[in-house]
Amino acid sequence: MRIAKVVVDVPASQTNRVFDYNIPSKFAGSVHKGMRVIVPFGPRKIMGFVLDLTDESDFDRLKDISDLMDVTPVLTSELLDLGKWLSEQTLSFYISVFQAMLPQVLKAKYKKELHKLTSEELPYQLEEIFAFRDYISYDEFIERDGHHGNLQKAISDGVLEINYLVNSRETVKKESMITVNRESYLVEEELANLSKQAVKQRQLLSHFIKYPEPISQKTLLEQLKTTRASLKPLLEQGILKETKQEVYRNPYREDKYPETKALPLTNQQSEAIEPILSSIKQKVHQVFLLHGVTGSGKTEVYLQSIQEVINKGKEAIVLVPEIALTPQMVERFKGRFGSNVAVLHSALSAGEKFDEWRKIQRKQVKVVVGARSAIFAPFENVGIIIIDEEHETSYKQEEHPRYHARDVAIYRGEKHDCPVILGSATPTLESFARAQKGIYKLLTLSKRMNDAKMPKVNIVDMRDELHKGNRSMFSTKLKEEIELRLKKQEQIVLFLNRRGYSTFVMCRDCGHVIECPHCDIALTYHRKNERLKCHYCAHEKQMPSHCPDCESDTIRYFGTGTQKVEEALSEMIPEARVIRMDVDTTRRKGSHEKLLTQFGRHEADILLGTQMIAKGLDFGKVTLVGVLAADSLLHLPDFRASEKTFQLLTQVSGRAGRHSLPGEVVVQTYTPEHYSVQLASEYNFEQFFKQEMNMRKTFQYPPYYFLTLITVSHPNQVRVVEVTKTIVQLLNKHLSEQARILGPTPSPLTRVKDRYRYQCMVKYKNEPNQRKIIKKILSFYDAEIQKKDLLIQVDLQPYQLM
Ligand SMILES: Nc1ncnc2c1ncn2[C@@H]1O[C@H](COP(=O)(O)OP(=O)(O)OP(=O)(O)O)[C@@H](O)[C@H]1O
Ligand SMILES: [Zn+2]
Ligand SMILES: [Zn+2]
Repeated sequence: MRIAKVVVDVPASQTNRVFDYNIPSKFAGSVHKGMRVIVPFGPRKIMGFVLDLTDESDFDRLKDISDLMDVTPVLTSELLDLGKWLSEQTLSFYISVFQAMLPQVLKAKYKKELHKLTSEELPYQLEEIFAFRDYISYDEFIERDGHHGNLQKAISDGVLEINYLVNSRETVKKESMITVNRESYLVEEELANLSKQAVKQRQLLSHFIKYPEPISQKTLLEQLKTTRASLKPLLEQGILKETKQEVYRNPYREDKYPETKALPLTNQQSEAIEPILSSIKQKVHQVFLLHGVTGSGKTEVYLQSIQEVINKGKEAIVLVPEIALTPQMVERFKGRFGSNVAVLHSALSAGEKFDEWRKIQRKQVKVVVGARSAIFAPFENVGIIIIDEEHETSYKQEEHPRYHARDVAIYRGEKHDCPVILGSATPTLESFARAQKGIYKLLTLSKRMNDAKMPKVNIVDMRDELHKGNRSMFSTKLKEEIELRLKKQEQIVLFLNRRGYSTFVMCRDCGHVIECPHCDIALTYHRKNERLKCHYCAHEKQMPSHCPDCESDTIRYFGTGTQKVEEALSEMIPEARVIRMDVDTTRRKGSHEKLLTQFGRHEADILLGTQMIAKGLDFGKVTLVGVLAADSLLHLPDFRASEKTFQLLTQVSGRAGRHSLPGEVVVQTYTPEHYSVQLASEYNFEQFFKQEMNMRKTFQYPPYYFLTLITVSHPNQVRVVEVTKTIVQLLNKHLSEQARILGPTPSPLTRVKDRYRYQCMVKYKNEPNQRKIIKKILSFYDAEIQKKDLLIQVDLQPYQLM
């Protein structure tokens, strides 16, 4: 094959296709599908993916491929096909999709350099920056305030040119290895010749006489409690030799996880696993919805299904929501499958992620456990795909390409003729509706392990508390229950939705709320350094002492953040030992793990936290769960608000009474009559499903209707409204009569980072032409979009309606 079909790294409508490049003879036979190459494109050199090889081209005079970035393909041909499909599905550019499938470090970095083309001096202003060098980086030119006009003139005069370089950022970690470089009798001679004072060197040589095999320098120095200085003379004399060896950064060391064996399954578990195993054996694709209450042993069903897949010589992909990818979760997979497991977690460093990914690519592991993007694991013989907590919204990517991992899982499951398991105690309405229709096969685990009871849920009406004169954030009931658990030496989980939920600053005199000057949203108060921060654009400022509006000094922060709860807690029950887990206390790598280990060892009585403690935790001594403000999700401008509240309450309650001790839950709320609060407290998923489905039908939302959300943003408000109006008109004209087009309306977040945001929404049942129409609209605005002023976001499966 002489010609490569390449998708180039220019995300734009006109370049969203393959370009043909000639394979120069020096690369003949080395270019393969799925490899990254460097190609000339206009005046620059850029990265591209080889999609195909051919001998024919409709164009003559093709340019040559400049360089290869890979030795082996980074994308399998299945992933290339998946990418093409996904870019159609999500209306994303090919290049964005392929890049989303790869670890961050494989994204190319571009560098510009200015090269002198003359031996003469450059014009004064330029030579001042060049300082007689032949080339400088473009960044330096900008840093030194270089003038663009001068640059352009020099380029058109032919004395300068811009060169574009493509850099790879991937780094392979190398470790120093020390080896003996002499026959052993010679080493013994050297040892005999060494002076008595050279203690460390004597130890080093004795080590290698006893253990002649290569050893990592780090381990060697640690073992002998010495430093590089004592090693150096031996290296210089050539008695020892230093080599570099590629190693993986290994964030999850196998030896840390005790090995586990398959547990004898309960009757319910056996019934649930049977159809999965037969799908594996018969190699037929089927989607299973595993609806199992919290603590019913879903994970054991996953583990034993995976074992079957491994026995068949195949591979498994397991998706877990980011925040549930806790050390406990990793331990369960590593404990069962040891070094056969790769873990892909966003808390890993870019290098660690790259190494875990390479273990998958090199087929050195059989199982990957990871967050959303692990669905693109480059396995070629997939035998099962599992999505745990399938209701989690983090499976939907909220930037280009806007894909849902569930759709990708099902696509890959079909290609590999293997089962896909969606597991949850609170499945999404979409999935449960499909299971009822028989599109997915429903498997049910209705009982907890050892027949443990679901914890009793007490709903406390916080309005009553206020009337009784209790102004604190703890109801009398919750306070009593906490004290009781402390007395019995049991543990407590306290849950507060969202970090700094509504910790906004308000003037009590005039009601003025301090907002971000660039976004229409209240700033959040951070106590630690007395600062106000915007969570959308990172704008921050000092907490004012007086109201900027009325000068009153009664300006205060409102609402409850985890920090505030922690303070109130230590005032109320000073002897309680509290661990706080939120974004602030878990930012450092490994801190998440450390806090949970401490809690597991009962070094604290209370675990206080946000969303991140709602899932996956399995601690036997936890007998009380307190939900401080159940309403916080209920009032979001989102048609899924009730569903999310139901899910969250069920998940949090599920953390109590999981082993032998019985559990109890206290839910504090201002709307105790709301059906999602009521039904969650009864663990009545079926009734909730019925009721919520009725609502969705009445108000025409998924799963009865499909939604498309188009968000337009621009620094100029007039332009935003204009464009959104035009889009609505075009949609009205080209979509069918049945489609309902709502808008233009301002987005719930109307201004972010000084850009105005408007939206329109399409509700529809069947619009086969919709994608084509939207594509046309997008390419109509392409020029304006390329200038970066106008932004049009299309979400064909919106989860975030803000
Ligand atoms: N067959 C079994 N025999 C004995 N113990 C089991 C068995 N299956 C699971 N368990 C134990 O029961 C507990 C709960 O199981 P697991 O955590 O898998 O439930 P889950 O359904 O995944 O829960 P959640 O959805 O709340 O995370 C765990 O401690 C697990 O080790
Ligand atoms: Zn802001
Ligand atoms: Zn005021």
